[in-house]
Amino acid sequence: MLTMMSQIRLPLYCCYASSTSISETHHQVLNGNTVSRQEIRLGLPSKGRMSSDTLDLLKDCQLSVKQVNPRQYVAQIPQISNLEVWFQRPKDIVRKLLSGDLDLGIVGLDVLTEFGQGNEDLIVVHEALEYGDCRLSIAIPQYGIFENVNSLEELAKMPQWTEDKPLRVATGFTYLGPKFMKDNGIKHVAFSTADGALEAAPAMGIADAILDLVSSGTTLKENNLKEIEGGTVLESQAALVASRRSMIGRKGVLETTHEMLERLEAHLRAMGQFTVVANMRGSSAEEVAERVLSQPSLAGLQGPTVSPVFCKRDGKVSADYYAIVICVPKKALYKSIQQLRAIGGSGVLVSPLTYIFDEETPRWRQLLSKLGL
Ligand SMILES: Nc1ncnc2c1ncn2[C@@H]1O[C@H](COP(=O)(O)OP(=O)(O)OP(=O)(O)O)[C@@H](O)[C@H]1O
Ligand SMILES: O=P(O)(O)OC[C@H]1O[C@H](OP(=O)(O)OP(=O)(O)O)[C@H](O)[C@@H]1O
Ligand SMILES: [Mg+2]
Repeated sequence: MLTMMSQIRLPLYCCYASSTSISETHHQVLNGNTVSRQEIRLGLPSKGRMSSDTLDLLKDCQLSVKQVNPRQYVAQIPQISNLEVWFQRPKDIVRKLLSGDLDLGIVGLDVLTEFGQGNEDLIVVHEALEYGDCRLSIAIPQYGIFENVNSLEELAKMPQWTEDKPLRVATGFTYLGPKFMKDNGIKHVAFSTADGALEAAPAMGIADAILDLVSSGTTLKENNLKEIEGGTVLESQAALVASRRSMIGRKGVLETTHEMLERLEAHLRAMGQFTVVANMRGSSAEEVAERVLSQPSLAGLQGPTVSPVFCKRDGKVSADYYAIVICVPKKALYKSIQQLRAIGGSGVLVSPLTYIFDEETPRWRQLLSKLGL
């Protein structure tokens, strides 16, 4: 009896994806170096849509990357001593984390999962850097035999796919594609690969379906393709990744990881909030605080800060007004202003927040526990 994997045809390219040697030519392709080094190495995307967003995020965390020329592949972040930045293609960042040539990296979760292949040395330190959002999805034509097919189940049940004539899927994700099909019990699938513009493959007659990244969905629509229910392999966004071996064994890597995590978390948390300052008439700070806390959107981070606004009247110093300071989620700003006004708030000032540093980041605790520390 055939096993499930043997029915999912894996053409020759899979050997290239998972192996470092091409035996027919007797030439060895070796990755990984053991050159001893003192510097800590961070890999950042050298090109593609992730590269400028990555530099922008680091800059917002006061970690500006000093790169003299875009073609220069090594750079520094002066705020962190002993740190070298190396610009690499995302998949090479993952490979070099595994080979020990990088200690830290920023890549999409898609590339991490595809090229990391579940390797336990790769640890996701921050899984949601809030850019590079996309999903890895199966897509099929909107027309022809697929017109009424809207789910993975329906696709799998189509009588067209047999051992001799399997469903042909074009993808750049030659590890995740077969794995997803196997995990979902889908037989009779054959994969082919290309480096880009995969959406053309069905119309060219090269494939029946594709497995590729989708964000706005425009490319699929423009090529008369559609996603199907149950056909999303993973959701992805940019992530900070580190090598377990480096964090445990290389001097300073864990400390650098902590500093980067703290700065990223503090910035990302602040990004979603505004500081709101307002004046409010009242008889005491407690009475004003009570009024503020009676409004659900105004509780602030740990309750409002209330300070008396002193003025001099008839030679006497008194506080008829209080200034309140709260942080509100950006999405709830207008509702918060309405609630402030409803309880007598005036002169409302709204300003952006740069950082919110908590006492301890939960992700740091999770990281230490993953490392068994
Ligand atoms: N359409 C998209 N929208 C948002 N993020 C995307 C999109 N496509 C890819 N990404 C994310 O950006 C990463 C890099 O993709 P990008 O297309 O810029 O580079 P690449 O595919 O490695 O390079 P190239 O396309 O030149 O081969 C992907 O791994 C993914 O995490
Ligand atoms: O849903 P959308 O917003 O339309 O984006 C999806 C497209 O973006 C990526 O391609 P990319 O632009 O990287 O081109 P490539 O195929 O040359 O890598 C991806 O491979 C899709 O083709
Ligand atoms: Mg691309």
